[in-house]
Amino acid sequence: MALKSFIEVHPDSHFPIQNLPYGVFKPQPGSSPRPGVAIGDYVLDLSEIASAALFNGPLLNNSDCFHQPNLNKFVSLGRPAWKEARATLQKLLSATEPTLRDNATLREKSLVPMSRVELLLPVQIGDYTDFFSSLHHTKNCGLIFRGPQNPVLENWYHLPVAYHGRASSVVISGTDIVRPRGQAHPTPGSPPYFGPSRKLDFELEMATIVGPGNDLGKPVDINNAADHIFGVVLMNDWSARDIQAWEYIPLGPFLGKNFGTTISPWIVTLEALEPFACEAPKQDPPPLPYLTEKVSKNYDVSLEVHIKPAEHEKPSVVTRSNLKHLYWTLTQQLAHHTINGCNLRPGDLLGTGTISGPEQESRGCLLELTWNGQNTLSLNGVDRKFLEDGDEVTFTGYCKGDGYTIGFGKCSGRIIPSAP
Ligand SMILES: O=C(O)/C=C/C(=O)CC(=O)CC(=O)O
Ligand SMILES: [Ca+2]
Ligand SMILES: [Mg+2]
Repeated sequence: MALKSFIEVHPDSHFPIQNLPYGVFKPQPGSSPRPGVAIGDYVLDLSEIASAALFNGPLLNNSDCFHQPNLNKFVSLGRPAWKEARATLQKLLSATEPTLRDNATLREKSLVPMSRVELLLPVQIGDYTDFFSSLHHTKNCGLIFRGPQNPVLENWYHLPVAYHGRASSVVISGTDIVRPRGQAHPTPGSPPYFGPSRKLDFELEMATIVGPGNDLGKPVDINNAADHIFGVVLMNDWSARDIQAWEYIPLGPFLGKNFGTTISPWIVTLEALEPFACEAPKQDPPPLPYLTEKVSKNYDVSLEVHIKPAEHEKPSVVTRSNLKHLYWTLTQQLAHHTINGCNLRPGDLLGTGTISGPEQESRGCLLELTWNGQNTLSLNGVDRKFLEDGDEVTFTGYCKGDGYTIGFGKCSGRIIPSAP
């Protein structure tokens, strides 16, 4: 029989006992941030569970990792500690275990309705990198930005291409995004202009949260890379296409991308995703030995993007994709990032790159969906080429299990007008 919690969880809820994603929250506006896990419509306060001495396994019984304002310390402990925490929490929340179920005082202290809490960034992000790992997205961007001659450059099939993003502007879901201003150069031969971006876009991505890091000069072996991945979140790499197209040669994305990046609040662990592992796409040509894994896997995570214009009550779906379309795997991305000796640190954020699927309806950004504004998308009667002020963009992601759903919650942000 499937594992069940004493807490009522709707079958469509993203947060059954099989999930238990980690986040950081404030139970009340004045209280200090602390780690929690999502269970149904509640957040379980891990600082209270630790104070009650219920993390009683050998690795966590004396740890202060749940008395921290972020999850960096916990994620740095590595897989044995994560497994111990998950076993403790699944037992504590199960329908047959009386410890928490029958202790009204502890329940009152430790279970907070999710509707009441403020969710914060789950980790302090030291560094943020963004990959470029969907072949469909790469082909489409190549056609749009560089033309039909050679849309996918030769290096792409041999290494997971990436750029260093900016950690300071990574924000939690629900944070408004100010339309960036910058230079653009729409007409070749005439001078550039300066102003609010006219081609503001979202990018549908997920991102790895790094667990234990590696020492400077000591690369992570591809076959151990999964031990450095704590879990995964949804990520929106907001992109100003007009600024990007003018500035990016030859050093890559800069001000067209670093004005804001939104992540979802709940980190879904690789343990919870394991039942949804699937074979990664076949790589041809085969990668070099340092990128060749014994088992090459992706995860079957359904993804959706919704846009709600200010004047609409309800959002419209604009794309449906899936993490399983990614060409380079999360573990290949991580191993490649360290192969030159670069050190990753706990809490680092590694974006997957835009996750476009093979169909037109599974394209992961407006640049592709409207072909750089040549076509128009109809959102229930309202036309869009790029994002307008007041638009709210929401990503969701989930895996459908037998009688339960492992979900990522929401990653959303609303565009507000740029400064005058
Ligand atoms: O092809 C380009 O020049 C640029 C592509 C992107 O903007 C994509 C990027 O940020 C990486 C990704 O999300 O896949
Ligand atoms: Ca991106
Ligand atoms: Mg960005």
